[in-house]
Amino acid sequence: MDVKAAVAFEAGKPLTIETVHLEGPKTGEVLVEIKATGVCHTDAYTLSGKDPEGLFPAILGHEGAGIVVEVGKGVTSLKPGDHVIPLYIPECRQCEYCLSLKTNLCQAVRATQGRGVMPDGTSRFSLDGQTLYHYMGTSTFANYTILPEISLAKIREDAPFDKVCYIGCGVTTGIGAVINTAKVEPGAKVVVFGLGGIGLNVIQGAKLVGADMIVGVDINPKKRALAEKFGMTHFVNPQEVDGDLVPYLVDLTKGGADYSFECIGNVKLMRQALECCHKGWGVSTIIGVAGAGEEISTRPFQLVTGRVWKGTAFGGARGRTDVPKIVDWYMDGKINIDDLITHVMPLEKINDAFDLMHHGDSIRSVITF
Ligand SMILES: NC(=O)C1=CN([C@@H]2O[C@H](COP(=O)(O)OP(=O)(O)OC[C@H]3O[C@@H](n4cnc5c(N)ncnc54)[C@H](O)[C@@H]3O)[C@@H](O)[C@H]2O)C=CC1
Ligand SMILES: N[C@@H](CCC(=O)N[C@@H](CSC=O)C(=O)NCC(=O)O)C(=O)O
Ligand SMILES: [Zn+2]
Ligand SMILES: [Zn+2]
Repeated sequence: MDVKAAVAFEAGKPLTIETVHLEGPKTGEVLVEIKATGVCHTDAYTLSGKDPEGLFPAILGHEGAGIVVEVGKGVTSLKPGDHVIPLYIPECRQCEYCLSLKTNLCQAVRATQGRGVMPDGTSRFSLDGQTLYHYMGTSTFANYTILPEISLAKIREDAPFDKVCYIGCGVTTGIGAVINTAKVEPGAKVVVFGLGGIGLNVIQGAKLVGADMIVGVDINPKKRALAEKFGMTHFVNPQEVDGDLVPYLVDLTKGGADYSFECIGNVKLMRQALECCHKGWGVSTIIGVAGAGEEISTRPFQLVTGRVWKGTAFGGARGRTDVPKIVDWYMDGKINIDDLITHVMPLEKINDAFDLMHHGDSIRSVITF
């Protein structure tokens, strides 16, 4: 079938709207009509050329929501008409990783997903006979896409696509990092580096679990008001701090953060996030994705003296199990998504979403089809 897609032909170039060919679902696959998709910084990261797994030409996008149109042979858990959220980390419930119950990093399709193809090693997308790669197993910058059955979370039908698509990455990553990965407890002092689409959800999660002090660190003062609305108690602009940021944060938190989160993807800030943690117990969680070849460093003494460095992908969430619950939280008014969606636009305007992000003028832009 013909579908409308924003194609990334080359790193560093704007996306182009094209009519591309999409083959039907094969065994174990599902055809989904995408109704809405968020634009996450990770899409910009891959488009920039900094992603070692970045492939071109590709159809990016990984924060979608839509409706099942057709299922391939052997698909049993979904049927046409089901409402779904695509998962860039699937949940097969059978692999060693799923069965370990120690991680959400299901590996059932990870190898082929990283090579931009479906589990059988081929792509469903093409343009004039040229293969277009899938991205993160989701490719939600198209009005129809194909996914493995295990990469879809079935959600309730009354949930609005243009809001819950954000649960496909940013909401779940931020709130999940707090609850599943760091396991922040009531009364904690939390420092959040980066008040964008992920960091504000970390703040939302920290408030939800009852943190006492939530410090937000960002160089963009425009992020302050919304962060305060979501529960930030103190704002720090590193450009206005006299001297080093780390001792400043340690003083502010009276000894260091119980928990810190890096939500930017900057290895220097990852170090600061670790080092502003409390001696003996502070836990720093890396969420931001750093470019190819970049490395983190600190004095080992930081770890010897009890600080812990962690990382999280998709907030540690097991998608098929946890995503429907987070949709319920939204529908029950327990979490706020609406205020974080600052821009809504059609696919034709998708490059504006990247511009808004790069200029620090949006939290989340959502594309509706
Ligand atoms: N681990 C995971 O599963 C996930 C990771 N990510 C990653 O999380 C990061 C954040 O993503 P978004 O929130 O969507 O990005 P965003 O662009 O919305 O937010 C980034 C924020 O960092 C701030 N910032 C930039 N440089 C700074 C500096 N030097 N000091 C202080 N603040 C600074 C910006 O002003 C902005 O508010 C990205 O690296 C993204 O790839 C995103 C989703 C899932
Ligand atoms: N491809 C990159 C790594 C990108 C990355 O870390 N992705 C996160 C999700 S970011 C979402 O917005 C993730 O889930 N990682 C786990 C995984 O298995 O990819 C690289 O190679 O550095
Ligand atoms: Zn994302
Ligand atoms: Zn698995």
